Amino acid sequence: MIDVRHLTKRFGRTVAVDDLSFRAEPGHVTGFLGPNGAGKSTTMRMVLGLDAPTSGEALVNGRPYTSIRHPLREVGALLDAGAVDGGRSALNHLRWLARSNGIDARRVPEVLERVGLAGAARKRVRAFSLGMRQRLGIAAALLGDPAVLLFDEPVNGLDLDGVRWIRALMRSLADDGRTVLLSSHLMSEVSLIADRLVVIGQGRLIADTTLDELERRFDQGVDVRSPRAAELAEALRAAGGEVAPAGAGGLTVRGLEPAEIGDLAARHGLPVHEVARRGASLEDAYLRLTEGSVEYRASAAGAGR
Ligand SMILES: Nc1ncnc2c1ncn2[C@@H]1O[C@H](COP(=O)(O)OP(=O)(O)OP(=O)(O)O)[C@@H](O)[C@H]1O
Repeated sequence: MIDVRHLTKRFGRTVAVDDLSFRAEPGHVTGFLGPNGAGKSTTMRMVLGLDAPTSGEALVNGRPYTSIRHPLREVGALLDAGAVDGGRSALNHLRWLARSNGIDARRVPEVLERVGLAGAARKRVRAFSLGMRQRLGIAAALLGDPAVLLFDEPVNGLDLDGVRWIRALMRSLADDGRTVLLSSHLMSEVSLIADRLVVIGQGRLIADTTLDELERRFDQGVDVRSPRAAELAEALRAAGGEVAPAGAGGLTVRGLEPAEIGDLAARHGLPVHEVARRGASLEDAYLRLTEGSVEYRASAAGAGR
């Protein structure tokens, strides 16, 4: 469990994280979403004791990271995959990490196997591709078999195979009952893996929700077309739908699912030519949520105007 309580971080006049509270619970992948500069990395760094909060606290399993005796056994993190001494082999890097955290050295070959680096264990990290470095970073995160894992933009720079592999890994870690916090600035990425969402903008909490709930909140309704639209509208209203006319033969329906609408029309013997959910994607919902909290937004006022 990660418990962030009224967390605030100032860098001079910049408020990177602003009175932020949320929880990431075991058994879930919690997506931590926000535009560039929203404060995701700073929050994760505070959870990991790498930055000190200006005020508030970030707890891992009820304690601040800095008071955990063998942190790697409780929390694993992938922050910056580049931060490894390139002169070392993957094997030596992990052995050193294991030793300094009181972890059995037998875990090292196990995690190398799990991340697909067993064959490159003796290679110097300097010779690793970005994808291999990323895998090594994940091996380090898994080394202590921790119950809590943080991944900061883990798919950056990976090829499709690597991206799929990381997604499946995060899912399986959560399915094992672990707490997984995944940061990203892309809803498209997070929506594939996460079940819960924490959205921030300019350091502040914008939404703490589930994917389903977000979809419902930004529900744009269902487009329905029928040559007997007036009768259908009446039947839909009687079934609890909110119905608005939309051009000749068209209706926009809220509060009923497409399948319910189709079934209802069939029961009344009314022909239906179209039933389609309107395209409010999660991406649209995310854009609307974070409107006004982005540091830089491409401006329509281009050069020469
Ligand atoms: N060490 C620092 N010194 C000064 N300002 C900082 C520092 N670290 C972060 N910031 C500022 O704090 C704000 C939040 O940055 P942070 O890196 O946490 O955002 P982010 O959501 O992780 O964004 P990105 O996805 O671009 O990394 C930004 O305005 C950033 O410029």
